[in-house]
Amino acid sequence: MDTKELSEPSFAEISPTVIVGAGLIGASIGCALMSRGVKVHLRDSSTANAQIAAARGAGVLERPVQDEVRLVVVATPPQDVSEVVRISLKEFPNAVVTDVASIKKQIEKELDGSTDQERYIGSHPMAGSAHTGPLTATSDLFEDRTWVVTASYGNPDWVVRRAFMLGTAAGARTVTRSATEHDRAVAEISHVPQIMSSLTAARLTDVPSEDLQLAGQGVRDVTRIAGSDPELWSQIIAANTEEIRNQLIKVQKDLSRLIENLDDPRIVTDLLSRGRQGRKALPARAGKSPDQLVTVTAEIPDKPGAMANMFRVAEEAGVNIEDISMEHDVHRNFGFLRIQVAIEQADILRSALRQHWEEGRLSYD
Ligand SMILES: NC(=O)c1ccc[n+]([C@@H]2O[C@H](COP(=O)([O-])OP(=O)(O)OC[C@H]3O[C@@H](n4cnc5c(N)ncnc54)[C@H](O)[C@@H]3O)[C@@H](O)[C@H]2O)c1
Ligand SMILES: O=C(O)C(=O)C[C@]1(C(=O)O)C=C[C@@H](O)C=C1
Repeated sequence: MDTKELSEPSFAEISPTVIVGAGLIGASIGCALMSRGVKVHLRDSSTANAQIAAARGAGVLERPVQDEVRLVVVATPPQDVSEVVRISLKEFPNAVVTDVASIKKQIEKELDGSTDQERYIGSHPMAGSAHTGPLTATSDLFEDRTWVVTASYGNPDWVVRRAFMLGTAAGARTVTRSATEHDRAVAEISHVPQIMSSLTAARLTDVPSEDLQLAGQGVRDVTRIAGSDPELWSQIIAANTEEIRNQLIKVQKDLSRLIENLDDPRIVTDLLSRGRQGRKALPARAGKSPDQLVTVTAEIPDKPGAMANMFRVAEEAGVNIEDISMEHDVHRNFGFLRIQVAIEQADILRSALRQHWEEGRLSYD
């Protein structure tokens, strides 16, 4: 994809941008910025990932002119972030340097005292998936999602403005939090849910395969994010242990009460009711609530390029994929790709797939 004309003059202030780490998040940010006319230069310690990201329209591989770079986005795993930020502050003297890591306090601490630290500002887009790498990167990953900016070190206004502009150019709703507020909140709404999903899925490793055959959608919904990268998540958890432990102790209390009172329907109902209340308390994703989405399920043969073909059919039909998940058929070399799209786009996707998807069966919600 070529860089388009800058659709909003203000985005010129973050063009060119350098993205270091062209995996799922870095490449998705690249695609979003490029689609809004921001010139993006990609870097990755994996040449293959950088090339795939560039081929998906996330940016170019040429080196930028150092002094011209206005923004650097560090999208590496958390463990590498502070070192890459430090190198970037030095290499690009006129740039704001931000990162997108899922934790903020530890990175602030690691960077404390660094030269030019006032040009560093933390970010965290609250969108992602259980997949890693640039293959499933999309320009609309952050559309209508929340983007947290954690201003620190007395960041001057121009630094804060560029960080906000990045979130806006990615299509997100940008908010500010201190690193402490951020890390507490993500322990509650992201890190503990990930651990609970992994705990549930981990139990399944002991379940006999004839019992697994009976699994319906419930267990699949609860364990979707258990498919996430253990290495990435162990780094996230290691950097937020205090907040996560506080939350897990509360879970432990609920669990102990439940185990001790499993024969008392009042206690069981109380927990289930609180669960329902908590679920209802979640704000719907801005713009789209789950009941405005439709799921199309397609059989995908286990062969190179099959998934890419499916995405191409959707892209050529102009359909925005809101979410995807993959299940494998344990008996055949097939997977089931569940694609969520907005209700108003469902018919367009159905008819495009009917015409162009010959590799497997389709079913609809
Ligand atoms: N996955 C999510 O749902 C999600 C959501 C929001 C934020 N994040 C954060 O985004 C960051 C990236 O996560 P991801 O899911 O895109 O992971 P990813 O594995 O898809 O991408 C990371 C990329 O960084 C590259 N890399 C690693 N070390 C590097 C280095 N030192 N220099 C240059 N490149 C390097 C890897 O080769 C890879 O391409 C993490 O800090 C994570 O906490 C993830
Ligand atoms: O949607 C998903 O798959 C995610 O897990 C995304 C999610 C989250 O919402 O918890 C995961 C980690 C990130 O730091 C931000 C977003």
